[in-house]
Amino acid sequence: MEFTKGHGAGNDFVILPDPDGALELTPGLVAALCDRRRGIGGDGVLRVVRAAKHPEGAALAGEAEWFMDYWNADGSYAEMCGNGARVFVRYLVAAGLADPAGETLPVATRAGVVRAVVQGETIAVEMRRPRMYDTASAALGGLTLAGTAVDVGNPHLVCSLPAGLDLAALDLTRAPDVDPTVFPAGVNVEFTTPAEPVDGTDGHVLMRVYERGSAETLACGTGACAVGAVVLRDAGQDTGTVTVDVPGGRLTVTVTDDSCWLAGPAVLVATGEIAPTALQP
Ligand SMILES: N[C@@H](CCC[C@H](N)C(=O)O)C(=O)O
Repeated sequence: MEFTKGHGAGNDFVILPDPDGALELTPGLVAALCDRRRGIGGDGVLRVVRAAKHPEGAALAGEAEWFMDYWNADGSYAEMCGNGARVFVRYLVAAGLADPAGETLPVATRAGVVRAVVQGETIAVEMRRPRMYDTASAALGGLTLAGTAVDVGNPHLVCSLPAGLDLAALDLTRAPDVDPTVFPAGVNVEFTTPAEPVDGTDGHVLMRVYERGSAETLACGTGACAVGAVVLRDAGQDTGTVTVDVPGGRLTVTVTDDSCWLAGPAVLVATGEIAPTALQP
């Protein structure tokens, strides 16, 4: 089985080319591939399949040639992955499966069609506008933090830390506790604090994230979009640009009247062959 390994700001993926949808991808195989000791290692898997050849992509096949079949490291799948979409497009272009010269490159996902623009080392992807729909809290390490529930195609809870709490000191080795009635399908939880030293722009924050299905990751693109929307709301703005620094690098989020752009690095680092029989469940 061929694979490519790539990442977007340290959010890393095992990419599986499967144009005709012939691969039997199971939760066990995904988890084994993402195992950092016994497999390739990754926060998730991106299967590259023609939209027409995938049951969930077929309805979008007229609008996009390729479907991003995204799976979390634990073998669950998610509706959307912002960094995954950017890395997916990097792969399509590198493999000669898509032309970056076009105005925007459509990609089908479980959350609908997103559109990407390749700008050298940066790939920007246009997703739906984040929708803030509730308030909730996250409990971890004896702390209870208030947050905003945000839908970016997948679910997020954005908790802005009260003054005096150190983002770096949060224990994200286990999942924060959240109210399952607010998040029946689980949730990605983002923690933010203003960037220091204050650099003169309001829209600049630091973020850490505990991802549903993948644990703490170095970056989460949809999470950055959720954070961007909350930062703008708190500044009394509907639209604008927010810089989100994550442990793996920098993401830029631009919220417009009807969409949200996520921009940042997208890198392919290796290509190889896996012997699936050698992967341990
Ligand atoms: N890292 C991703 C989000 C991946 C999906 C997430 N873990 C979920 O289950 O919703 C991103 O860059 O958006």
